[in-house]
Amino acid sequence: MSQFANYINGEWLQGASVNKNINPSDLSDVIGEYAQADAAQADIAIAAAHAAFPAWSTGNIQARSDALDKIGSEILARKEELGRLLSREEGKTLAEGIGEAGRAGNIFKFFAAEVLRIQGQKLASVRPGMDIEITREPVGVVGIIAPWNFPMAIPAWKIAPALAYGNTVVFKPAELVPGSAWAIADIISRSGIPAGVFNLVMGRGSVVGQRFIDDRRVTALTFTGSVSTGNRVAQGCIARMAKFQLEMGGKNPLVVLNDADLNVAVTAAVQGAFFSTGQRCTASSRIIVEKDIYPRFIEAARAQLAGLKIGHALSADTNIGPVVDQSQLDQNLSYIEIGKQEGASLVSGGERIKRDTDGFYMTPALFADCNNDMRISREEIFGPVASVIPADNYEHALQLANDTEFGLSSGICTTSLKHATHFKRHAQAGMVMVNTATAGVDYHVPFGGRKASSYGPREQGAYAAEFYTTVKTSYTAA
Ligand SMILES: NC(=O)C1=CN([C@@H]2O[C@H](COP(=O)(O)OP(=O)(O)OC[C@H]3O[C@@H](n4cnc5c(N)ncnc54)[C@H](OP(=O)(O)O)[C@@H]3O)[C@@H](O)[C@H]2O)C=CC1
Ligand SMILES: O=C(O)CCC(=O)C(=O)O
Repeated sequence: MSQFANYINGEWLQGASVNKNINPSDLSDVIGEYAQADAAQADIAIAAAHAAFPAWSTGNIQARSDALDKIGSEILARKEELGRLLSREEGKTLAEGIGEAGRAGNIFKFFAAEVLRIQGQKLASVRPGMDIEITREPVGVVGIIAPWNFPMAIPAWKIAPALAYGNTVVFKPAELVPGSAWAIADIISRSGIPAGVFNLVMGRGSVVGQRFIDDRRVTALTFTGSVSTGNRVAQGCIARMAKFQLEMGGKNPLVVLNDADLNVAVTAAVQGAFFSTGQRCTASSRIIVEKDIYPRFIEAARAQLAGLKIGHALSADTNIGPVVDQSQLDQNLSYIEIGKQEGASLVSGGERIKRDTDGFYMTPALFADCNNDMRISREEIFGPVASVIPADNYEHALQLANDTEFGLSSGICTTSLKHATHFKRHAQAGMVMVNTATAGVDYHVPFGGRKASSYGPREQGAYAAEFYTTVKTSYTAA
């Protein structure tokens, strides 16, 4: 059995215990045993990041840029192998896993270039003989708490900007996906980044994550995951006035108008709702369909779903892999029962199925005749389950789309420029999609939402500077 250690202060350290990493497509396949830090080891990592900060934050930006570029190049060169590991431990298909590994590589390369573009401003003063400079400085030690559903892209879009802007990092991946995190740490350990600047601290959220929340040396905390853990992070950070950023749930609407291209709409809905096994905060879990196209939409969606192959994530012909673990599967299946009890019509799927290997397989579930008040239309399920909600007209569809506590991504399928333009302006979401799925984003532009989906500055792209730097205004009297 391969054993994988934590990377702390430039050394590989065994943990207090180990965590078995199991393949959700085949429960007999143990990927490896990964170190689990206790609170004392988390403290050592925080101390190392704290000690490394002064030199790293004031160090040569060419060296910083070169290191990030080297990390990105290695990830890209090895994206097939890394994508395979990702799919093996998380369960998304091999094509999705390789795509995500490539995205992670590109993110490091993007921020390698951003290092050289850190900007300030020089302004005239209202007082004679005074100079004003506005500069950005790194925040300090950044604590990263990442989820399991994007095991490489999300850590990359937090680690790369943190390092690029001169911060040091303590990184806690989700327990379900330590393999991808370890592979990234291994690559970072060979990049020339000094000891202590980046630390991998695998371990339990309630132990390691909680240390990051509570320790005053962790000056900023970036989190992606559930709303309940996000609340805990927020309260802990507020209590000691630490900077924080949260990316949490979604209940993303995809509006389909009567004038939509049916094929475009059904493909956007099926891919957005069910690809990556629906385990995306951007998934199209509410499909709001105008009434004239409604019957044709349901039939075409049912036909497209019937053609999808559910199976082992690493099989070449699989369209949808397994659910990530038993508790997520139980949660999904319990929502199938809730939907039936609420009076929704199960058009397709929603069943636990068996395959050649023992994994967490279920068929993607499409509920029709839903309304927006049902629990299946309001609560984030985080699995391959979607509600179709009929709408009277565009205005009604927009009102339904915005009637949610979340506001991450929102989409519309239409051939009307007027409605597309109106929707882009009035959708209450951080990201709006026209004639494409609500999920699937570029790596160089802002990512994030409104309402209960997100808190704090946007992630990704040049906008990441808002979280990973702090602004200083300097006055110099002549
Ligand atoms: N919007 C999104 O991108 C995501 C949303 N979710 C939602 O969350 C639900 C549950 O998924 P889950 O993975 O358990 O999400 P969590 O919010 O529990 O986990 C996200 C991260 O937070 C860590 N964590 C857990 N408890 C604490 C704590 N007390 N203090 C600090 N960190 C903590 C986890 O560590 P550990 O893994 O060790 O528990 C993990 O690294 C899903 O069903 C889904 O609805 C989940 C993942 C992503
Ligand atoms: O849709 C995407 O490409 C990103 C989604 C995501 O980051 C998430 O589900 O957490």
